[in-house]
Amino acid sequence: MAVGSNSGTDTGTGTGAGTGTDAEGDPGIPGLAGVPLLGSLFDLRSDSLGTYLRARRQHGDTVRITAGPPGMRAELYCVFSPEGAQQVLASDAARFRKDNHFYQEVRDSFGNGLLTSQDEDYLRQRRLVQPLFTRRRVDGYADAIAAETRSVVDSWGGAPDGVVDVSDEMTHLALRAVTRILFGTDGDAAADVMAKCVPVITEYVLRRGYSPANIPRHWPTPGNRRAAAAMDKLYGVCDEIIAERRGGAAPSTGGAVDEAAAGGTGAGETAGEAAVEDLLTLLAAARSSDDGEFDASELRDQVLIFLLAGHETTATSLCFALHLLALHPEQQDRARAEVSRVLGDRTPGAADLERFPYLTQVLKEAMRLYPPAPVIGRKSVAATRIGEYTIPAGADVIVAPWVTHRDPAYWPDPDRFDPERFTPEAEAARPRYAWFPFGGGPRACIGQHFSMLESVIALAMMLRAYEFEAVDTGIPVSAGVTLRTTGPARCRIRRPDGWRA
Ligand code: HEM
Repeated sequence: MAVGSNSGTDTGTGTGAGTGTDAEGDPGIPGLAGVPLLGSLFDLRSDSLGTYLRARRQHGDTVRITAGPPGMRAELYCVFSPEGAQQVLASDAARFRKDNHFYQEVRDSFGNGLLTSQDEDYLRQRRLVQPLFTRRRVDGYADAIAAETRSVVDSWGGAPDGVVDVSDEMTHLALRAVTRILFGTDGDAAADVMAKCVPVITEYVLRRGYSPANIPRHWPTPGNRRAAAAMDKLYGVCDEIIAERRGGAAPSTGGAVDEAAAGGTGAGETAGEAAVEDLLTLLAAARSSDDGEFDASELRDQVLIFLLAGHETTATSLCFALHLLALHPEQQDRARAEVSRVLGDRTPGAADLERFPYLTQVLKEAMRLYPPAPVIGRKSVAATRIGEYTIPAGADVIVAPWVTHRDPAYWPDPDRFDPERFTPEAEAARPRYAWFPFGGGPRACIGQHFSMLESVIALAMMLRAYEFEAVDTGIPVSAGVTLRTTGPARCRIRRPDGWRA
């Protein structure tokens, strides 16, 4: 995640056009033409994703974009090839750190949790958290996900004119699912506060992340005060739940799992059928002799990061999967036929994930066209050769699923929705990083399996209950902290022929 950057200090007076001239950098790196003095500042502000696509089209796989007035100028090095993305995220990951301005803003608002931390802090956190995300452990959340999906689908019976905005609905569903997983049944009360506060804070992070200069957070401006109030509320509700949890019994997620079969390593394991513990209970109980345990404020940081990373991302992926199917009735019928064949009338569970190859292809294709993390930012700590160019030390660097996922060399007719691109044979024929919505390397998404489980279960249940026809044929998007829709994504829904409750 973490888009954009604004921490450059170039003092040049050029337009940013032509070739780069950074003394430490490679003079050959092509630069995107911008306007005199401000470079591409306005283009990035008004349409950063379009600007990156144009940069790739005009200049190829490595492009330098400048933005901002002299003295406050940011320089952004864009790396678009799959091989380059692999180097930045995986093989040379130690040279590309989360020290960029954007990640600092996320850290200042959402804390030093698994997404934002680095070095020893990060390694300790990952060792403590990783066992909570084993496949079997995550599979235990399937029942809770199905219950949340059912309540959303049931509410559609009263949709005015039979129209639902799947963008709003999926945001609601994903928030409910992640709060249920994090807090168990306590999440119900917290979800409203989250729904109100998280967007205010992400908006604030975004505005500061893109701005060439920011006033200090503690100055009492209206923007600072609004964000501080939202943070207070959000932190407050998390702290309350954490304090209650540490002082007493924990509610379950409402799901059930055979813990012995699940082979979990966390606290509170019992043999046989047992309620599934929520993530907060497991985080609070996570400990090892070397790493100790999380204290209350560290627990809050983890919880906030999971809320941020696990909410809008899955919502976006589900929203676009539904929207694209609503635009493509043939693929929708095929997906629904798979659901009927696999499920009949029963509720989907974790074991069904492998039984939905076509639904999985649909989700992957939706994430190709609309990657929830469209751009991933880093700061380089050493000059690094990528392809034919050298990225200088101290540079703001981005890799961009949004652009690489549309590279015609790997994706013929890239704007066409075609789940066939993700058959096992087609996937095997492409470089690993031609598609990387979950990032990669040591900082790859820890929630990938959880997200796929949630998406497949939810999509299966929604497709079985309703047919979707797109009312809005195009949905405008912009790069927020994650990809977000900037208009409605309405679908007309109706019960499929032969539907049974
Ligand atoms: C479609 C859904 C999702 C997408 C596309 C997605 C994407 C990503 C990406 C691209 C990264 C890497 C960021 C970077 O390298 O700077 C990441 C990291 C992370 N994601 Fe996700 N994510 C999704 C769902 C989730 C969910 C559901 C959770 C939690 C339940 C989650 C938790 C995290 C965490 C904690 C990290 C940091 C991991 C680390 O650095 O060790 N994500 N995600």
